Amino acid sequence: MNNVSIRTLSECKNKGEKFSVLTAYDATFSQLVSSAGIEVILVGDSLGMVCQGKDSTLPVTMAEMEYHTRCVAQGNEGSLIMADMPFMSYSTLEQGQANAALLMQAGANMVKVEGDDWLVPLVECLARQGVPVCAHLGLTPQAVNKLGGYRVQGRDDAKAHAMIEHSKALAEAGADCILLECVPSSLGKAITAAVDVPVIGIGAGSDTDAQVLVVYDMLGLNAGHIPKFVKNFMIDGRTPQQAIAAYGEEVKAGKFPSSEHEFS
Ligand SMILES: Nc1nc(=O)c2c([nH]1)NC[C@@H]1CN(c3ccc(C(=O)N[C@@H](CCC(=O)O)C(=O)O)cc3)CN21
Ligand SMILES: CC(C)C(=O)C(=O)O
Ligand SMILES: [Mg+2]
Repeated sequence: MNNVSIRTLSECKNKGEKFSVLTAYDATFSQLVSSAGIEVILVGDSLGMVCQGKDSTLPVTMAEMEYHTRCVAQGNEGSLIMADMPFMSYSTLEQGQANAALLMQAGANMVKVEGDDWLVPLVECLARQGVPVCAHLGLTPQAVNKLGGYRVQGRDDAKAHAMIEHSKALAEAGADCILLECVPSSLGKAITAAVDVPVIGIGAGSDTDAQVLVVYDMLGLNAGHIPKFVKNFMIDGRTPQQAIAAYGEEVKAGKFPSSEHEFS
């Protein structure tokens, strides 16, 4: 696959072609995911839960994110690497700039930050300095203690309206994409229509421009609680390579997610 850039992603949106995203935390999975033609690899802070066995993403440190980003960069065969900025690593503009620099130097092509319109100054600052940014809204796992659990967000009209306005403000500030986690499908659709930048969804319905899943979840390796938005692609005797390719194809064809993976 040719090297995927943020231009590739916005061209996908403009042409109405869906793209796919999967997490990877090491070189082996990075090679597997990128060689299957998955456009974006997310080095997610979910690694705190799936690699470290913690019960939230909060314990993950910058040093750990840098290490896993280096591992993923080593195995990558042309996907765009997005790396999560961990909990409280972007509390101030200065801290956010310094830590984004460390992830970009470790091999990321884009950083992802969780929040709403409070992120606008950081997004502007990073955009000016050539750092692509994804803004993650809806269920933001770093705020799980404030949210009171991993719950669907934006169900009431006021919250839904605010999320649309925050998404527009972030895109105008220079965010290169938006990620929506666990929101009603109608809100996923409205935000995708309201912004010019690509919208990646997880539990946000089938109308977003792209989909993301934790790679272990879609390979059926999650032995714990399985969120509603997860689909196991390790069926029909597929190899992991074939399961990942099938995920990419189902996203492209608009077959995944279907109504059983959506929230209303
Ligand atoms: N393995 C794994 N997969 C993930 O998708 C994931 C992680 N870990 N760790 C970080 C966050 C946490 N995530 C989660 C975890 C649980 C739910 C969940 O159980 N949601 C309920 C919604 C309940 C409701 O409000 O209706 C569900 O039934 O899916 C959602 C997102 C997503 N991320
Ligand atoms: C679940 C996705 C969106 C994420 O942020 C992660 O894997 O950390
Ligand atoms: Mg994350």
